[in-house]
Amino acid sequence: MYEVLVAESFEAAHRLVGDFGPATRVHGHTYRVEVAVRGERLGDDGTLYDLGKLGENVKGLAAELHYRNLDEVEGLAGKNTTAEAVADFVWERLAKTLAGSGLSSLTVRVWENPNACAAREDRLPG
Ligand SMILES: Nc1nc2c(c(=O)[nH]1)N=C([C@H](O)[C@H](O)COP(=O)(O)OP(=O)(O)OP(=O)(O)O)CN2
Ligand SMILES: [Zn+2]
Repeated sequence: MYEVLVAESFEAAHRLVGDFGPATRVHGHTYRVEVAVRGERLGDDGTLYDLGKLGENVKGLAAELHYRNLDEVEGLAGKNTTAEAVADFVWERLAKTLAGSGLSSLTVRVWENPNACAAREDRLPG
């Protein structure tokens, strides 16, 4: 099994609903998004997937979220904007881009700060 991984950061605001103490008030994070794809076979060019192409896709998603209130972003609005929800948002968007690439799985890990993250790891559709 091979893996390639890229990462990007963005700044965003949000508030949580529930038993989250001060985090129920609007506050911000410097989010770091790590994206890893995995697969069994390398292409003829010796790569699993072009790091540059994956990096551009992740950079584009980070730019969409940069300096936004996540609670107002289409696709997140109406949800509790946990790191898990942000990981889902990024996962679903990238899975569409990666469909048919031959990759077997995609992991999106979202760090809210250097010590805490949530991740979604799932197989990519055929
Ligand atoms: N499973 C999850 N738990 C929590 C999430 C989350 O996304 N998934 N998010 C939060 C809040 O966003 C919160 O801002 C982070 O809170 P916490 O880690 O407790 O506090 P910080 O490290 O940001 O700041 P402190 O100064 O250390 O309180 C909570 N839980
Ligand atoms: Zn928060």
